[in-house]
Amino acid sequence: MRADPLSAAPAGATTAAPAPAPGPPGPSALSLRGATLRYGSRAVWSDLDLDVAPGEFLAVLGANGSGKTSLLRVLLGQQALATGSATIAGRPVRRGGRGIGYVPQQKGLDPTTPLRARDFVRLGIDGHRWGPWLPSRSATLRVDAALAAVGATGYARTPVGTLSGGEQQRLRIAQALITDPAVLLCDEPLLSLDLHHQQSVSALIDRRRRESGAAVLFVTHDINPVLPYVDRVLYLAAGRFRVGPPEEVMTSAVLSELYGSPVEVVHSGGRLIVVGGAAPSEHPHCGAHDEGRVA
Ligand SMILES: Nc1ncnc2c1ncn2[C@@H]1O[C@H](COP(=O)(O)OP(=O)(O)OP(=O)(O)O)[C@@H](O)[C@H]1O
Repeated sequence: MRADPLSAAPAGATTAAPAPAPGPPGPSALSLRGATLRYGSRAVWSDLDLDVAPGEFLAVLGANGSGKTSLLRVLLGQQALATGSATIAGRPVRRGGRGIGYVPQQKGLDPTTPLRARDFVRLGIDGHRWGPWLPSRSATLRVDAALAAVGATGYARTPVGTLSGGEQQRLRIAQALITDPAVLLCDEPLLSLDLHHQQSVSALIDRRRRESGAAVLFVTHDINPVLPYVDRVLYLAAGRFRVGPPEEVMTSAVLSELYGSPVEVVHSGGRLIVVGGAAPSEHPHCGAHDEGRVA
């Protein structure tokens, strides 16, 4: 983000990860160095330095249009940086790189999609290969386990396009997790899920990152369902950013400074509610403040 006092503070927060979930200290699972993203002449964010450790859970928060999805696209090798570098496990990102699980922002699947739920999940194993799948007992078992983990066994043979948004979303999560990725990129993965499945999917992602050491980048407008699991927050606003533990970043003072306008972070019943804060310039399509947003 812009080189300003906010983007530099708290000291060391953008370069040194705090104690992550269990896992040996070592090289970062992913890194950004001096990263600037532009669309045309507009810098969405600039000079971002970020290291995410294996097993760390990083929540990515910010108003609409602040560049959260674009950050994931950079890490997927789908969007070039204007300056700086992005690496996964020490190697420059590239499109189609292995070792990354991705839960995209939800779009309904076409009702005529000719895939059963279990076929859709299996695409996570060999969807990148051309030609028919070879019969594989181990792949079948992995698909069964992935379906069970997200509570989707009951509709394993149902055509995906006929499933509800929440049922499809659970399949996307199963597909992303099936290869035990080293980095898991999730773009608002809890959208459309009921409370029970928000909790079970969040707990599943937390368990997997602890067991396998996967680094998790979790884009969300609502930090509350994952608050118990989050190690650090990357908060994007008005082209600037702040990185640190939730208790350091999610405060009225920090977010007011970041947005450049009054923001109140209310603690209510163990939840965080952010009131105000989205500058009109961040909402090119609606120009409204984001009152009552949970973050
Ligand atoms: N390919 C593109 N070309 C030009 N502008 C783009 C492109 N993709 C995204 N943008 C713009 O960049 C900004 C950041 O978009 P992005 O989707 O990353 O935001 P976001 O934080 O994920 O938003 P939301 O919370 O609404 O999902 C937006 O203003 C968007 O219109």
